Amino acid sequence: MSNFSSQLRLSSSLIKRFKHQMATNVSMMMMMMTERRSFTTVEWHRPTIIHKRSLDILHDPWFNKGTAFSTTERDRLDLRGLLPPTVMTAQQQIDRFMVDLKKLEKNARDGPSDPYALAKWRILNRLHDRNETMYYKVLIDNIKEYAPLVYTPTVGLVCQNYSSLFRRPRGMYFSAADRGEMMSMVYNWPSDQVDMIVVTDGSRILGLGDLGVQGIGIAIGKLDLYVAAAGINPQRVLPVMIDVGTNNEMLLKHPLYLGLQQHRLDGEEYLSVIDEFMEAVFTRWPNVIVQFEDFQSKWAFKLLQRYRHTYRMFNDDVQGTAGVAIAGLLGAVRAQGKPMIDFPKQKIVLAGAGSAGIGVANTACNTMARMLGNSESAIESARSQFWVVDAMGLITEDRANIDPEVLPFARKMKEVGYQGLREGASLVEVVRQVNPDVLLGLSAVGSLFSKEVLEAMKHSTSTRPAIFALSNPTKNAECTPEEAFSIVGHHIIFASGSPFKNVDLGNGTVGHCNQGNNMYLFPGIGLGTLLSGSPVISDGMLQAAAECLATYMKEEEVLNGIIYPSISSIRDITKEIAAAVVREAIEEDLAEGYRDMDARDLQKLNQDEIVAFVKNNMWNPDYPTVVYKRD
Ligand SMILES: NC(=O)C1=CN([C@@H]2O[C@H](COP(=O)(O)OP(=O)(O)OC[C@H]3O[C@@H](n4cnc5c(N)ncnc54)[C@H](O)[C@@H]3O)[C@@H](O)[C@H]2O)C=CC1
Ligand SMILES: CC(=O)C(=O)O
Ligand SMILES: [Mg+2]
Repeated sequence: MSNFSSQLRLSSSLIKRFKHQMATNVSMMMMMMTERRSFTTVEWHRPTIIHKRSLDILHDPWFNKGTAFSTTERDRLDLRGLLPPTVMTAQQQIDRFMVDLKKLEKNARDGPSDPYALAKWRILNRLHDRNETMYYKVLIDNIKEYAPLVYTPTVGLVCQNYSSLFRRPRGMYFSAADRGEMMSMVYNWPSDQVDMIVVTDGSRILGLGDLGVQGIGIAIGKLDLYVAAAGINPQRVLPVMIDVGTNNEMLLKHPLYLGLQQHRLDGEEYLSVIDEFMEAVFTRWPNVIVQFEDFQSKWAFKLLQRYRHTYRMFNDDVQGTAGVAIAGLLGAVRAQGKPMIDFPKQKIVLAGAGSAGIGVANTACNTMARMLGNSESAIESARSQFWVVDAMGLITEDRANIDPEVLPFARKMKEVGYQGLREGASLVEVVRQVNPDVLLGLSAVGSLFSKEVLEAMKHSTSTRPAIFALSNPTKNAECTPEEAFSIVGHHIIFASGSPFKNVDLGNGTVGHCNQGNNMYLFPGIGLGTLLSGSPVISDGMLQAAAECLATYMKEEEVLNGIIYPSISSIRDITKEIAAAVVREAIEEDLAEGYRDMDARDLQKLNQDEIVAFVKNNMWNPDYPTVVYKRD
């Protein structure tokens, strides 16, 4: 025993001596290294050992480097695709932060407008980063106040400033540099179930043009509405940015831009990136629904045709906007005290022949044609109710290089001559000659409905002319409600894409400003498709959604000029629209069921039971009970 304890003492003194020796050696080595360092520029850093990968690292403020993670680190740590593609230096990160901070400080002195909205957005965004349940509870309970922050108009400002606002990643980035990698990188997303993806390539964000990678803000904003309005579980939504470059010269030159600093891919190269993305997401999540958002018209129609018969997808700007516009146009007919079946008599001047404008023209024309019996002559007659004006004026058959989607709406030269018009006639000329019932703007040009144009609308043949200034965000609206009510008259029906306040017309009367925005449809289209289990989104399902919105408003509201519901009731209207979509999918024999509710169970549900089924499957922002369980 004593022998053992003396051995122990000996060994402990040996260990002490060894430790001392080691400490001396290490300090000598350190001194040598420090000296050596003063002669060389080599820095030695011990690596930080971490036991996490992927989003867990980005969400851990101790280890997160954000955009400064190098390409090799991104590969080693499963971060590829979880950050915008450009690797920034630490100094660039600080520069971005300072630009943003200084701008806020400067602008705050100039009055409460954009910077005030951005400051509020930031506060909400930080809450979104910290606690999703609370964030969505705040959003749902105050949707009227906060939708304009998370959605249009502030989301436009957020996208414009995204490279300086970016702090924590949200969603995924698939870039042209990821070609060949998408099928594996899609597994970097931590959730095994994704119900809704909103994807953009940033090429036409609202009416703000090409914002490149910064367009991810619109996908995030749309998905906020999916959660708030449709009750899609926030853990099952995925905003996606496909960065194929940008043609925005300002961003291409900007040192702090977070996206690929190259011109946009085009043609087959572009298509191959989008194809690869679609294959990757549908391989990992076969039941996901993909909403295409804010793709420039050039690709919006082509991609819709390419994918709509094989994937669960739709284009919100083409199809969602069309449904909302139809509901509004039918409301404008009802507001005149006429039955909806009178719709084919409406003369419509449409300013804007892009994805939104032509989407509306097609659907409105099909609705008219159906009401007229769907024959060849019905289609011809329906088309003749539209005058489409773009940046080059009235579109006629004489137009050179006309897009195939626009061609059906080109006015015949014979008619044009008879109406005192010509190829390229200006908007004001067209309104003066046509005296339309409806003037609809999807041009992205703020103040396009000038005093002259609105003066001309005074001669509309309608008892309640409709003026729809649907471009977003607020600054791009074709006119304000004040301008429309004061110039055209108090009897008009007015709608805008972004929210405006109602107008006080004096003597206790109010000029109602409706918000004509696809937000009233897309959440219900997505939810209805999800719950029906339909493998595609058919024209009939979209039509059912639009009809549901059109009939949601009561007669007395419509006669008072209120043609869209208040955003406060968006959860209720979304539930009804989703139920209409489910019903239509069942009728078209497309419904394959959802979870325990298989196709045959769905077939047995009556109207009320479908609504209850939808309601029961909407996520609510209530804290769940959390229980810890060891691996
Ligand atoms: N309220 C809503 O729910 C929605 C609104 N929008 C808005 O619609 C606008 C257009 O969107 P897209 O069609 O996708 O854009 P786009 O860029 O594809 O089309 C714009 C069209 O406006 C035309 N245009 C330009 N200047 C004009 C002028 N001076 N007079 C007449 N036409 C003119 C262009 O030639 C083009 O045909 C955007 O501001 C967008 O925010 C889009 C979707 C939904
Ligand atoms: C509302 C919308 O989708 C847009 O302005 O593009
Ligand atoms: Mg859009």
